[in-house]
Amino acid sequence: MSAKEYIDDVLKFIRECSPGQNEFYQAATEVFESLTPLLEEEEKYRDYAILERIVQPERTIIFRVTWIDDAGKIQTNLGYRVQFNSTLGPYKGGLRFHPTVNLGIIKFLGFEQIFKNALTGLGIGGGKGGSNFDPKGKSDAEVNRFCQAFMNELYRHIGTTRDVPAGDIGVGAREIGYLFGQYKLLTASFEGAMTGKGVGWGGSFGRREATGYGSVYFAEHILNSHGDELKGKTCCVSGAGNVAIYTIEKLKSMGATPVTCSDSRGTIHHPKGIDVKTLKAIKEVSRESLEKYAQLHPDATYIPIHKYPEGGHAVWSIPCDVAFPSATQNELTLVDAKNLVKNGCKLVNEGANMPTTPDALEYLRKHGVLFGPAKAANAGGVAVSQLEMAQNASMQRWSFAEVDTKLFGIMKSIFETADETAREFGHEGDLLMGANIAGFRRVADAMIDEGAV
Ligand SMILES: NC(=O)C1=CN([C@@H]2O[C@H](COP(=O)(O)OP(=O)(O)OC[C@H]3O[C@@H](n4cnc5c(N)ncnc54)[C@H](OP(=O)(O)O)[C@@H]3O)[C@@H](O)[C@H]2O)C=CC1
Ligand SMILES: O=C(O)CCC(=O)C(=O)O
Repeated sequence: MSAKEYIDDVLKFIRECSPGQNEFYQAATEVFESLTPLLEEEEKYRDYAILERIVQPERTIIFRVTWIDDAGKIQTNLGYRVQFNSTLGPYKGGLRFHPTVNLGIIKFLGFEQIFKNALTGLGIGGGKGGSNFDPKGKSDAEVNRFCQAFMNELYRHIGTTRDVPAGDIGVGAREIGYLFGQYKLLTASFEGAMTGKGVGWGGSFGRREATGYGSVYFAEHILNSHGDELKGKTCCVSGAGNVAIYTIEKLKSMGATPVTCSDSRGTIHHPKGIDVKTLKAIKEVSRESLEKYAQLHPDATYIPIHKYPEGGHAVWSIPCDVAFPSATQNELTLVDAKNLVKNGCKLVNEGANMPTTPDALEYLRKHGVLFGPAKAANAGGVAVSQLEMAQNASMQRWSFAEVDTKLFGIMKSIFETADETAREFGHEGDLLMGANIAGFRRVADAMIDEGAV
């Protein structure tokens, strides 16, 4: 059986046994197809049934979360934790609270996390969790009660050497605080079983900034390898949450001009550069719509979602040198890729998980646009989460500068690993293939060492 036949067989099996899990299938297809050159060279991964095993989570926990809203009404949501792969260390990955969360979404995120975590070179396995709970529009008290109810089940499945959740969409500093508080109460112990904690109570300096800063460092490494740099570049960033805000902040400090941000209702275009202070005040503090930004900055334009180009996103119709999709999956479509190419975009660097659709990716590739794949470009967040675990375990506290220097080094090493691996397999410059093969190879070789489990 050829490598391609082996891959097709396993993909067919995934389609059959995970119906309706489109995002999971998309993620698995992208990873497996790029493994073709490795599987052609190495029979052992077939002999040890690595693909068949790696697509199945080691454990999937689905639970009911019942809580009471401010009106005294009982509400029910679904909670998930997919403990995908613990070959390299305790399961590690965020929790997403968003109404679109379902098993397929959590499985796609958990699957990506396995290879992302492997690429960091650190000892962390892959997992992901979340709920279809929507924190938007809820009072702090409601979010608190929901988080407590969620943790009432989750606490028995996590722990410092077992599974260490963190944040993702809809789970920021507030939610981590409420979740950790309940974990502490239920276990009667103060331990680093979650990351992204506040810096005053066990969190690491730099974790809040890590995904955005890391994404910018990764983009800089790509450009440097082509004799270029971010300084002086016009950048478009989508999203207005944790990843987007700290991408914008770091871009500005490196001399680039980030001219956009977006939320689920609209896009801001500010040609002189997004004002980070205003953005943080609107999104991190008062949790309002970006429309407010344009009220405070009359030289910025607000484009509401109903005015977006057909089948596309307003952010990607604005001319830029570098694009940083940093909101959610499949947010950059073929229409957007065409707009980016038309406007001379040189690099798309993925801050979000799987933000580029397969046809958009194909189009960018055909037109010579450089590409920073998510599992490499946004690995800075989970990497600093592991640094938080290390500090907790050793009861140490590192300075912001120390963590940031480590983050910069980790992003450089991820870039070099992906770049060298792509070259090793004759696909120079294909960082997607390089990242997928390098991440997979580390996990797969360890799976062989650990036997048939
Ligand atoms: N946080 C982290 O450390 C890491 C996050 N990621 C990935 O980065 C991405 C962003 O996460 P994060 O910044 O943490 O999440 P946040 O919840 O902090 O922010 C998400 C932002 O994206 C916007 N958004 C979400 N869904 C959509 C949509 N369908 N259309 C348009 N805008 C949307 C939200 O808008 P609104 O404000 O209206 O809700 C919000 O501004 C996700 O893909 C996540 O998986 C990857 C690695 C680590
Ligand atoms: O910091 C973490 O553990 C999780 C980060 C995350 O969810 C991600 O990398 O997508």
